[in-house]
Amino acid sequence: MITPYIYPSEKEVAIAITERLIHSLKTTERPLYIALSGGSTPNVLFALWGKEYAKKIPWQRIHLFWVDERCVPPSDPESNFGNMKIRCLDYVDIPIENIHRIQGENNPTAEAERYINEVQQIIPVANGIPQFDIILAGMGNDGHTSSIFPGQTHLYTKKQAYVVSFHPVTHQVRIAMTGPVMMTAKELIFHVIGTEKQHLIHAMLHPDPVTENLPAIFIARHANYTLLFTDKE
Ligand SMILES: O=C1O[C@H](COP(=O)(O)O)[C@@H](O)[C@H](O)[C@H]1O
Repeated sequence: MITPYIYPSEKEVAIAITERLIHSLKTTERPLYIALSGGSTPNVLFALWGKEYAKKIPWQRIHLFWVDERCVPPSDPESNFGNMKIRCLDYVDIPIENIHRIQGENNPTAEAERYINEVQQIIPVANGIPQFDIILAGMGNDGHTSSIFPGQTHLYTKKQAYVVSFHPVTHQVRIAMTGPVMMTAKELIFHVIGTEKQHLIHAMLHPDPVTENLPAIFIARHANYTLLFTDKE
């Protein structure tokens, strides 16, 4: 089952996700392990964290990881890490050792291996799979999530926690968290905004044979605990 949380505006969606995160931090004294997505949707959220919530979030108790990365350096406008950094990390007091980025500038195969090891050393496991406290996931206009694109169904069940993947149209090389890790998270929060994605948001809540195998919809519906934060019904 997917629990939807619907708000009137993009900013209110971002505030609601942030308040939920702060509430989760209050329920425990240990650090929270959070994996972030990229693309354009979370930019409002990251800017909120870097401005209004810079001092309200206990950053020293958060370890940040990434769901996926484009294989470019952090200075590239395509970099998921770089986009988060310029909106948030440059303004908040987070220990450097709590930032676990995918190094998109490195050799993709070697970097996927290195990142798997980093994740395995820090993230607790459940049934042999790394279990993040919160994964913030996005959904592209084509129904992709992480960098798992339509048709890449083998990544729904791939044993490796991260793989090298490719954008099917641009052929951009990516590093992507695979389906089992996404589905094992304690909370898999889909953050999806906008009129263009309205039919996919509807499909996530009411799947049909045409959409049920799209990556975001399949993973959302087969995950341990999925929440959908959106501005559309
Ligand atoms: O390429 C990516 O796309 C998805 C969705 O991005 P958006 O621009 O439609 O918000 C994102 O979740 C993923 O992290 C990113 O690499």
